[in-house]
Amino acid sequence: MTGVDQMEKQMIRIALEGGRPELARRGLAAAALRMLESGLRAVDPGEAVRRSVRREGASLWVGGREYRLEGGRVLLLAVGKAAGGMAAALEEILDGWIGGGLVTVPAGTAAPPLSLPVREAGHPLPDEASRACGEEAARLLRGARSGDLVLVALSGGASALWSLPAEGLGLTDLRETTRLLLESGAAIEEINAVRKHLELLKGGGVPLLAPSARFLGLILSDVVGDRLEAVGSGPTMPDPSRFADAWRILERRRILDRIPAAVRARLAAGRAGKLPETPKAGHPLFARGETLCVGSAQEAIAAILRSAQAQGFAAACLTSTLQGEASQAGLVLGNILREEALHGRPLPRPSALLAAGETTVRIAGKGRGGRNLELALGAASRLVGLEGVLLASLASDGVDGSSGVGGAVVDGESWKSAEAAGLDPDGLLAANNSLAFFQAVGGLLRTGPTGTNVNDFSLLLAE
Ligand SMILES: Nc1ncnc2c1ncn2[C@@H]1O[C@H](COP(=O)(O)OP(=O)(O)O)[C@@H](O)[C@H]1O
Ligand SMILES: O=C(O)[C@@H](CO)OP(=O)(O)O
Repeated sequence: MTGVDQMEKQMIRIALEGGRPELARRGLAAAALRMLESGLRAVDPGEAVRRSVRREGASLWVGGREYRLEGGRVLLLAVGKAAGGMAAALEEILDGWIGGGLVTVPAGTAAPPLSLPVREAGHPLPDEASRACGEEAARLLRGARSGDLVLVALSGGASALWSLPAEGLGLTDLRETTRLLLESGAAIEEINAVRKHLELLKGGGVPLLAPSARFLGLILSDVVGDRLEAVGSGPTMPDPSRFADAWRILERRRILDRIPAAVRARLAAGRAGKLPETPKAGHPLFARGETLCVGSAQEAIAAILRSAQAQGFAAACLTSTLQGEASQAGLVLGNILREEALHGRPLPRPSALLAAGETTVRIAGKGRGGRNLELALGAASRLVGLEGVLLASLASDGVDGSSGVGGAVVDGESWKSAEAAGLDPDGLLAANNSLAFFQAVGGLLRTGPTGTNVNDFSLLLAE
């Protein structure tokens, strides 16, 4: 394979689909896709690992620190939506030094050819395969001895892909708790604070299960603010949350009385001090290793802005910490784009404004959709009647909620075309059926699973 073929193969393409061909033909949509594709390329997981890790003979150099490889085994546990790419880079860098391990990706994610076993497991809800992978990872960790080096290549999605229920809990308890949390509008730190108190591999589980081995966590971050203890529920990190926090989160999100009785009983016992807490910062376990971030949305943001500028747009990032209810965030972004179209503020046109982060959706209906689709639909009403504007919102992992697509674009005609087709856009939002809106008016963004995972990107373009 030539270098060019290789690049083509790695190139993630975003396809614009749907019922309005004039949208696809417009230059603005093509420009937006180029910007977003640049962003995704900048967070290629293999490249992220190669930027941070190098080997010289029997030494692995990471973040200015040397890890000697002889005198023990190297175990590689790669888990998350970007596990395939991260593991491939590490296998190449370590070239024969890896003595065992496991790679776990979400079902349906293509992984590159690897020497280590690759397993697929359930996401966003853990399944039997997640439990089998969690058990296998725990078996490998419990077998690790002093002198061994445990490498954990972690990316978002890991929480569901590895499941090892604490004593007294079953997989069904974890699935039901996760489902209620995901539908409650809770942020990922909240969801993971609960999961860390129900499962053994989360919240510092790696050094707990392999207390005498050295460990090194390499993280591709998909959490807002890059709080590493939240990514994949922090298997190599001290846990700042306590049983009492997990309890309060379930209360605040109004699901405490609906979670399985066994989960409630465990959290109640933990809160009463009858169960050991997860290990906290300063615990001696963490002296045997370190965890560092090899990539995050920040690299993608820089690449999107560079691509916008190269295409002649004035470009700025509005925020890299967008959170809150998706359709409300969309409404605000729609207002900002309206200001651009009407008054050329805050940037002179042609302009590209970017908001990155992770919104949430409080699920009340039974429709199909995702955060990015709801954000775009939320913006559409504020764009009505404007020409030369476009808002594109994309999940960097290529899968937006239950929609089966990666995101969507809206312009000044989307809302009206939906109404002309007899749809009620507000009703669709209320039913969490944003997919139906875009199936009718067009503008779906399809990538398939991208093999990487940082945040969501909402891009506002004005000609
Ligand atoms: N019909 C829907 N409309 C909007 N959002 C949805 C819908 N169904 C699920 N979601 C949201 O999708 C999220 C899970 O989707 P996913 O893209 O897998 O998240 P992540 O990328 O964070 O892993 C859930 O938090 C849920 O709130
Ligand atoms: O695994 C997880 O805990 C989260 C955050 O890292 O990822 P995702 O939202 O993709 O499931």
